[in-house]
Amino acid sequence: MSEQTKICCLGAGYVGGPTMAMIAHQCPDIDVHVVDLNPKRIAAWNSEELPVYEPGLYDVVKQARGRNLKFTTDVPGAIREANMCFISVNTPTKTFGIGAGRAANLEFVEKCARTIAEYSDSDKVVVEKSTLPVRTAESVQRILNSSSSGVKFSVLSNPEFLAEGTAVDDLLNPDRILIGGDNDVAIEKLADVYKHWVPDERIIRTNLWSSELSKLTANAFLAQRVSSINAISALCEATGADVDEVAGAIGTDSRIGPRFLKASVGFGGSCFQKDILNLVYLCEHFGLPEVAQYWEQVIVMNDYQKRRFSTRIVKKMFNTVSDKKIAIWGFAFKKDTNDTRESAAIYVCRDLLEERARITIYDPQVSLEQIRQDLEYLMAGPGGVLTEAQRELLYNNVTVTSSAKAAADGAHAIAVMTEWDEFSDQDFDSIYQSMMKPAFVFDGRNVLDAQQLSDAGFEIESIGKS
Ligand SMILES: NC(=O)C1=CN([C@@H]2O[C@H](COP(=O)(O)OP(=O)(O)OC[C@H]3O[C@@H](n4cnc5c(N)ncnc54)[C@H](O)[C@@H]3O)[C@@H](O)[C@H]2O)C=CC1
Ligand SMILES: O=C(O)[C@H]1O[C@H](OP(=O)(O)OP(=O)(O)OC[C@H]2O[C@@H](n3ccc(=O)[nH]c3=O)[C@H](O)[C@@H]2O)[C@H](O)[C@@H](O)[C@@H]1O
Repeated sequence: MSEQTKICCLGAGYVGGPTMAMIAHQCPDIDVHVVDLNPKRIAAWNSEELPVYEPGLYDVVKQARGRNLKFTTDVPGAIREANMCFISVNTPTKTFGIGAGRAANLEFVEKCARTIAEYSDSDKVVVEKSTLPVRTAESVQRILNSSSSGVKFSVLSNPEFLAEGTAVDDLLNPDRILIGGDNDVAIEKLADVYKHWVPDERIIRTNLWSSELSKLTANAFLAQRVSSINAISALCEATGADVDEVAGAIGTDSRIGPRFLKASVGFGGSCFQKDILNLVYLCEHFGLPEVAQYWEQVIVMNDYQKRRFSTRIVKKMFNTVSDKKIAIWGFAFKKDTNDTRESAAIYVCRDLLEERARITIYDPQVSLEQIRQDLEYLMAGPGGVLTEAQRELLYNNVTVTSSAKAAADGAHAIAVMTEWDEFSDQDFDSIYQSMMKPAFVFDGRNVLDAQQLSDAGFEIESIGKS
């Protein structure tokens, strides 16, 4: 009889936490230990206030935690007990040295491989869950093989495709599970875990490099759709076409499909930009500059869209927002998450602060500390140090409120940055009364009823509508 699978996952972040919670939830016979170097994160996973806000996640965690799901900082202990180790640590864009601003920083992944090698005293399947450049498995395998313990390691690639805000549904009902590897026994051992709830026909087996590259490619294609429709939104504004109507019309073509065609202030999130930059870097590395430039345009267009939005605010408000109060509705990079990484809101707030606006931010899930940290990081730039003037702007011109209405009170404009459901559900007559006139609304998500707002007296500007 084959040995019972016991899992250890290194990295208890947005992917490691929810993914392992779902495996433990669906596989009561498998022990799952999730470890992290950050004791605060582990403490939060063991509390009622999880570090990741995701609809439905708490119930999944609660049912498995204490049964077969454990969050711990005991890295050596969890590795020793396991026969399958997932690496689910962050792989941010490098900010220094060779490939700075493009290549993925693989420092944390390499450290995980070294830690697994150091503490393993029995054979293990090592699963890359993090998103990695193609051929990383080769380096991971070499590091593991350099251990003198005689332990055998089989490296698999098993990228994650969940989207934040819908992680529980995505994990419960994935379009596919992708497993790349060259050891069939190891591949089937991992497939058996997923087969507890995912039909076998949705489990795709490929070679290692196809699997690693498919993850980068999937994110590049998704981001490309958003940049494509955002490019068209600029043309719609110039011509009188309506981007939602255009998206609706082209989305009915079954070859194009309706999803991921929502024009917006620009995509955010920790991965789209990072993964495309990584793809661009790989193409350059392999001597394919035309391919690199092709994909880089997706990022160029996204930067343009964010900048275009803040410029439009300034232009429409009589070319100055200096000392004007602007309510920012939403700071997370999309609804139903507390994640702000690369959120378009950070860039737009930076631009408005540089124009000396006073901004009042409301987001139902993002804290004042997080907002300050994000703005400080972006405004300080590569040197990491704020000038005195920037510090003053951050501390005097940024306020965080506890409701959308409070943010709009006395404001000259509202800018919708995240599509939280509650924003379309406001008492706009009363909000209009409380604002300076003319009262502007810049809907960066096209979630508000433009006719209703216009009837209430607002000057409304939507994406891709003139
Ligand atoms: N956030 C998302 O929705 C998705 C992310 N991914 C990929 O998954 C990977 C992880 O992303 P996130 O979970 O968002 O990152 P994250 O930053 O939320 O979590 C990573 C965690 O790893 C921990 N860590 C770092 N080094 C460690 C070590 N040596 N031992 C133990 N723990 C360590 C960190 O303390 C952190 O808590 C990335 O490669 C990302 O591209 C893939 C699909 C979706
Ligand atoms: O590798 C990852 O991290 C993940 O990246 C994305 O997931 P995520 O970034 O969580 O969320 P998305 O729903 O993809 O949205 C990304 C950004 O694009 C924006 N977006 C998305 C769709 C759309 O039509 N328009 C649009 O502006 C969203 O508002 C958000 O800012 C992918 O959808 C996941 O499959 C992938 O696993």
